[in-house]
Amino acid sequence: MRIRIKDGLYLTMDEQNLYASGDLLIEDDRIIQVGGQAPEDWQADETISGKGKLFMPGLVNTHGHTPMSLLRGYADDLALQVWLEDHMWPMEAKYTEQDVRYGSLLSIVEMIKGGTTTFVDMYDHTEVIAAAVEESGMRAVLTRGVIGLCSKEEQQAKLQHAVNFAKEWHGKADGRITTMLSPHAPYTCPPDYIEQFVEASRDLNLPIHTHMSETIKEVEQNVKDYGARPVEHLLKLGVFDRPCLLAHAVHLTDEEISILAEYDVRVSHNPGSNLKLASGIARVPELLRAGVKVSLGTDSSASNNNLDMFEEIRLAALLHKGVTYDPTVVPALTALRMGTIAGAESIWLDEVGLLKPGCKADIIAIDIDQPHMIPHTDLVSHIVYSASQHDVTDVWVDGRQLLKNRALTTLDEEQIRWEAARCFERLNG
Ligand SMILES: N[C@@H](CCSC[C@H]1O[C@@H](n2cnc3c(=O)[nH]cnc32)[C@H](O)[C@@H]1O)C(=O)O
Ligand SMILES: [Zn+2]
Repeated sequence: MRIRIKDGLYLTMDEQNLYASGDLLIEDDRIIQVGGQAPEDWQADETISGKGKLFMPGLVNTHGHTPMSLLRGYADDLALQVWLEDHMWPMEAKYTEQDVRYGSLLSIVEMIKGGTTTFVDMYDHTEVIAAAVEESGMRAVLTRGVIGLCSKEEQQAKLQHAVNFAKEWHGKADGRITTMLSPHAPYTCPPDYIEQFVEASRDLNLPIHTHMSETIKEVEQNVKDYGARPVEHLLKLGVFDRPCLLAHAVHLTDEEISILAEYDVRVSHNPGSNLKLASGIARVPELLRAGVKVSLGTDSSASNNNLDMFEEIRLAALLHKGVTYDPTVVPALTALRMGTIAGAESIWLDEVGLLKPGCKADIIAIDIDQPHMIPHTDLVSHIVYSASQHDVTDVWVDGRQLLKNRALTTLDEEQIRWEAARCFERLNG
């Protein structure tokens, strides 16, 4: 299948050539040309007008729990531990596979419509989520999150499930699905159990993804229980000897930042969720200065409460200026990199996150003929400071169009919305 986008404007995220214009050519799952004219003998199966649109790489959401969209607005304005233990976990314990399926699909519908083409998902019933991803055409890094506050037998069963899932689904769905291993957090997994994940991660040659240092309380408890702050604790357990992606990493000392940089640990910054749960504000400028790869995640719709990556990009650009009184920290292009190319790099995907010949055709189109996009002074600035997920008109993943003029091509949105609402009614009943 050959697709030609004609007369488009391209924001490549390749800093050597940030913008291009003219034709963008896609052959099967890959971009083969960005800008200029198509070769004369190049025949397209489909030609699309790019007029009035900006094309850019699809957004990469590096942390979330898709099935939790069923709990959107269910328990707001609470601190993390209360929210988790008294509200989320009891509801999640009631989840059936049907709930996981429709919660996940609801999130996927929202993400496709909002320009996200790749997402990281930590949850259980991961086979159900993988099937939804496969069906939707999206790209995802899936991981069976494991809470180890249970008997040794249950711990082993969960670890085994995580390992089997990771092994079976890595590289599936035409390579659109990859996997990781996830002890949920240092406060929900005992040290010896975390070490078993490290071993499994080595055996399978897969990365580790975990929550870390989201709240001050968690850090203090870690010191009490294990005599070390979370970074030192995970370092001792061997977690950072493996490729590792941390969600949150809000509360860090200078020394901890140096360790993360030294071990090339990646951080998924979730500003919306951190604000809503009053967890604090991550030290992103310092992390970036130290050379840590920082990407962006929404976390779940139960703590956000949407999956709009444009919001996270804007928050990343605004928040750190506000708290440092320095308008030069996290400039617009840096924030946009965090939501695209740095996101892809953070999850070990080297063929997405930018528009370049040879890269995967994960592309979104944005309507730049709206009042809030005029004049076309600086489109990076507009995407970061003015756009929202509602400006996305078209989406391709792996060369396949998943959103066409704001309509989904692979999923039945109306049915999914209806089923998801019914699932919540039953859970809440
Ligand atoms: N139910 C599984 C674990 C699922 S992993 C995903 C878990 O992450 C939890 N979660 C969602 N958001 C956050 C967050 O911000 N911090 C910590 N945990 C979270 C969520 O409630 C869910 O239980 C088991 O029994 O082992
Ligand atoms: Zn989370």
